[in-house]
Amino acid sequence: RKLNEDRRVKVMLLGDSGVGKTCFLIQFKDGAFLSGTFIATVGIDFRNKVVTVDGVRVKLQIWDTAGQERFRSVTHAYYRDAQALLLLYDITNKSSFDNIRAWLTEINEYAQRDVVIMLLGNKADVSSEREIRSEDGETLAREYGVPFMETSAKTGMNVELAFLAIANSRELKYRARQQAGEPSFQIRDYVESQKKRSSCCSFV
Ligand SMILES: Nc1nc2c(ncn2[C@@H]2O[C@H](COP(=O)(O)OP(=O)(O)OP(=O)(O)O)[C@@H](O)[C@H]2O)c(=O)[nH]1
Repeated sequence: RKLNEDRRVKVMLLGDSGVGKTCFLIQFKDGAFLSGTFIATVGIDFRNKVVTVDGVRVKLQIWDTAGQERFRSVTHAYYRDAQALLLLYDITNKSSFDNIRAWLTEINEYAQRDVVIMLLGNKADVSSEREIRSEDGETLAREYGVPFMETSAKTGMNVELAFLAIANSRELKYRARQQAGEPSFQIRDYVESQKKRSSCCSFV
């Protein structure tokens, strides 16, 4: 396998309207934060960014979805292609946190079975209006067996880290290797080859 061979990962940003998905993506892509104006995403939008992990270029194709209910049927169609999901809530908005379970139910229904999920508590810079404690995010994440971080699309805290964690994830690396056609360990083939080598017919 060539050292700088590309790997592609489709990542989707999910969560209620206003939790900061678009800002999160802009912060990662351009290192900028546009404060004040809130322009709700209509339908779906995407941007690419290449990161390097262990000398391998990983092309992240990031889909920014609309959090508003009326666009759900549009975004459902894209779940199937996503290999990773960043699921955001807003630490200053309790209902966005309470809705995480509903989001996970949707994910369970529409996404690939082996999709990589990370839970993110965004707007961690606004500590004065915090409604959800960091421990509550951790507890929920543990319940579903997904990693968790608090982030800020405004200051950039943990934004790059979240995407790098996805690009680095062992599950996705393993799948990329398999897709590249590297032989994987097949227990059945192994047993068959051992049978052939053995002169004794009682090999189990
Ligand atoms: N203080 C602070 N404000 C944020 C942060 N992230 C987003 N915002 C603000 O929250 C509002 C909503 O941000 P968006 O990124 O547009 O939200 P969204 O999740 O993409 O919303 P939809 O497109 O409707 O799904 C904007 O006014 C942002 O300026 C953050 O980390 N900290």
